[in-house]
Formats: sequence, C-alpha cells, structure tokens
Amino acid sequence: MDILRVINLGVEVGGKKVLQNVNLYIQKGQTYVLFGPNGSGKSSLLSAIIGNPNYRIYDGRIIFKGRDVTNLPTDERVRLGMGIAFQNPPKVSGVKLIDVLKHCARIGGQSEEKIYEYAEMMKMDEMLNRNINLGFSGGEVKRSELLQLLLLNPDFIMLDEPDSGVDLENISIVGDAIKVLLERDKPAEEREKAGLLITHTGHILKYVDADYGVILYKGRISCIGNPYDILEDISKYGYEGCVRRCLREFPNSNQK
Ligand SMILES: Nc1ncnc2c1ncn2[C@@H]1O[C@H](COP(=O)(O)OP(=O)(O)OP(=O)(O)O)[C@@H](O)[C@H]1O
Repeated sequence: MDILRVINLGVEVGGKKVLQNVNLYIQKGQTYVLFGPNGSGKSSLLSAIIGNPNYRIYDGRIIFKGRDVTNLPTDERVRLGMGIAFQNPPKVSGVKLIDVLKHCARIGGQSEEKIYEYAEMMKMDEMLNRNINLGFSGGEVKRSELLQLLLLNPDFIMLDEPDSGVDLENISIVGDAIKVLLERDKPAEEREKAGLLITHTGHILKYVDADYGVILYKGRISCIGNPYDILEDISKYGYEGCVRRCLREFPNSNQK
C-alpha cells in the first residue's frame, strides 16, 4: 500500500516555480533517498509535503494514507503521522528543548520516561533545559531534531540532510536513530514506517539501507533506481550526465 502519493505536483515559492510535474509513490516499509544539486528543489518538496504555506501548490495533489492532504495545515498532517527533521530548524528563545519534547511525546502517545531514555540514546540528556536550537552546534541540532521525531513516532519520516555537518562518532548515533525511526531492523513486510531522506554525500546510507534513490533535477524527478548505484553514477558522471543516461535508458522514469 502506498503511504504517500505525490501526483503531478507543481510548487511555487517566492514567485518562482521550483517543482514541476513531480510524481513519487512511496509504500509502507520503503525508504527513498532524494539526490540532486543545490537549488534543485529537494527541500522545497519536503516543505510542500509537510504543508509549509510558503510553498504554494499550483498543480497536482498529495495523498497520505489514502487521504487528500493537499490543502491540510501542517499540524493536521503531523497528527495523521507525518514527521520531518529540518536542515535549519528555528531557534526559539524562551522555549526549552524539554518542553518541545513533552509536546512531541504527547502527540506520539509516548510516556515521559521515553523522553529521558531517548535523550540519553541521542546524547542530549544534558541539553534538555537549553533554549531550543539556540547556540546548538550543527550536530546537536541534528540530534535534537531526531530526538523529537523519536517521540512523535510518525509513520512517514522526512529527513533533510541528516548527515551534513555530523562528525564520525555522532554519525553512528544519527544512523542508529534513523534505523529505529524507519524500523530498518525489521523485515520489510513487518515495517509500518516509510521515509524520504535527502543526502548529498550518502554517508548516512552506510548506516541506513535504503530501497530507492531518486534524482531531482531542475525541479523534476529525472531518475529512479538503486540508491547506491545512483550515488556512484553521480560521482562518475555528475548530476547532468546521470540524468541524461537515465532518460536515455528509461525515457518514462519521471512518470513513476
Ligand atoms: N522561501 C523561499 N523564498 C524564495 N526562494 C526560495 C525559498 N525556498 C526555496 N527557494 C528557492 O527554491 C529553489 C530550490 O530550493 P531548495 O531549498 O528546495 O533546493 P535544494 O535542492 O534543497 O538545495 P540544497 O541542496 O542547496 O539544500 C532555490 O532556487 C531556492 O533559492
């Protein structure tokens, strides 16, 4: 069953069309990786799926768990089971991490003990009384975002560059958290979760195996295939070369 269907999506931001005719169908249990050069529209796609009102949908639909959510506000999408870890989440003075975590645990139906259990797992237990993201290092922001998701316990998880700026020790903590979130330690047929993650380097793919890779190029899905092969092809041929090869081999690949 498709948990998410993005159908012919067109998105505009700041008066510019950043996504055109994007089609993406993700089934329960699957993890997709989104590749693409800077500015190709990857974060815009995640923002449109989660319902950020700055990203205006001028065409197409988003179906989540069989329900048309194209016009639903973000909080309702979150309540339906969507979750996202942002690349640059807002810094909020006067709001402590622990307060946000309690809110996430409430929505996710998790006990207060889980907050401390996951905080320890994410090495964030000494930061609970800090203002959220204020003065957090790049790696701490990533761990904080994943900690919130662990407590929200969403069914569909979007991660915007979870591996960027994370050091070699912390990448295994980040990787383990993503594995838990996406239930990658369970056989595919037993998984209830699905994910869509953005990576430039592919470092996270050493920790979290993924099922499909997709290249977003100039606002369009231009390639779909094995994520590890795609990553290798990008490093060999560059994005443009890779997209040209894909279109030659699979002229209808942007229709998936
Ligand atoms: N809020 C905004 N206002 C104006 N333009 C925006 C906004 N958000 C995104 N854009 C523009 O949309 C285009 C796509 O940006 P997006 O952040 O989706 O790219 P990306 O593929 O995620 O890039 P990167 O790999 O650098 O993170 C860019 O040209 C960007 O400047």
